[in-house]
Amino acid sequence: MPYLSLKNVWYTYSNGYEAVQDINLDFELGESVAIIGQNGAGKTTTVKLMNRLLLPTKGEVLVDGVSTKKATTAEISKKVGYVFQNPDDQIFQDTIYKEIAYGPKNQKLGDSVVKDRVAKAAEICGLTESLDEHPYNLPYSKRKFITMAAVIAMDPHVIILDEPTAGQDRESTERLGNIINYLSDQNKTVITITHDMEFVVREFKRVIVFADKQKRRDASPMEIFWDEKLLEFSDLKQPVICQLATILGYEGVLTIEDLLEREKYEKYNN
Ligand SMILES: Nc1ncnc2c1ncn2[C@@H]1O[C@H](COP(=O)(O)OP(=O)(O)OP(=O)(O)O)[C@@H](O)[C@H]1O
Repeated sequence: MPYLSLKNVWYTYSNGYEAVQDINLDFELGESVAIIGQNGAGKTTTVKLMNRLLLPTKGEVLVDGVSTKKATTAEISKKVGYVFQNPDDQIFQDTIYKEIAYGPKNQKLGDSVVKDRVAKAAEICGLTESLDEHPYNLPYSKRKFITMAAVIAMDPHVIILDEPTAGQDRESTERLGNIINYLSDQNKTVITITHDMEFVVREFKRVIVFADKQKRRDASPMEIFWDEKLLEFSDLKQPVICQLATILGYEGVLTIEDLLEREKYEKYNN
């Protein structure tokens, strides 16, 4: 049985706007999955349905076999953690330590466990030296890591990252990749919304495409980024390396290594 399932899920906001239609998705423990799609396609609405920030208007979301309609937010947040798109929607404590410790403390864990959780989460997120600082002493891009650490410290099975790559430099994007790998090694399910297609190719084996309120495809990066019709329909761009391969007359290329291999092959055979 999948750990997290969305079954024929629809969601309409209170102003009557229908944001997602008939979403079906299954996630196993240990999977890392990217969700991509244009602004307004329904990605954030969908992930908020996964941790009970929203309840489906129609259909059902099952976490560990239990419908989010039958569980409390506290029960679900132990299992599914959501890192907000905007860290300032999440941060509310006056030191980074307190911000990260809040979740584990709320779970009534002992002091030493809380300390260990904070230390580990801070280390992974590059915050060890900043624990006594006020969160707003760090720039926006770094505040995103504070909110990630706060969710990681709660040790949920599923961690949702909503646009963690937005505004991050190369070093921080690499750190993000390391965080995702670390979480996968811990058998966590990581679901990441991103607009960075290069990041998707580097870090994920499964990609879900949203367009116009619906899931349009759920497949490998190779299948997604060489599906011209899908990309056009969803208003998405191929990663730069695929665009370069197209100019050179190749298909089925995703990485620089693929491209070099293809070039070598062509030279050898001509
Ligand atoms: N609270 C709300 N009330 C009414 N409509 C909303 C609300 N929140 C989002 N919407 C609308 O629902 C649609 C889907 O929004 P959603 O944030 O899920 O899209 P998204 O794919 O995550 O986009 P982005 O990449 O811009 O974050 C958008 O048209 C948005 O304006």
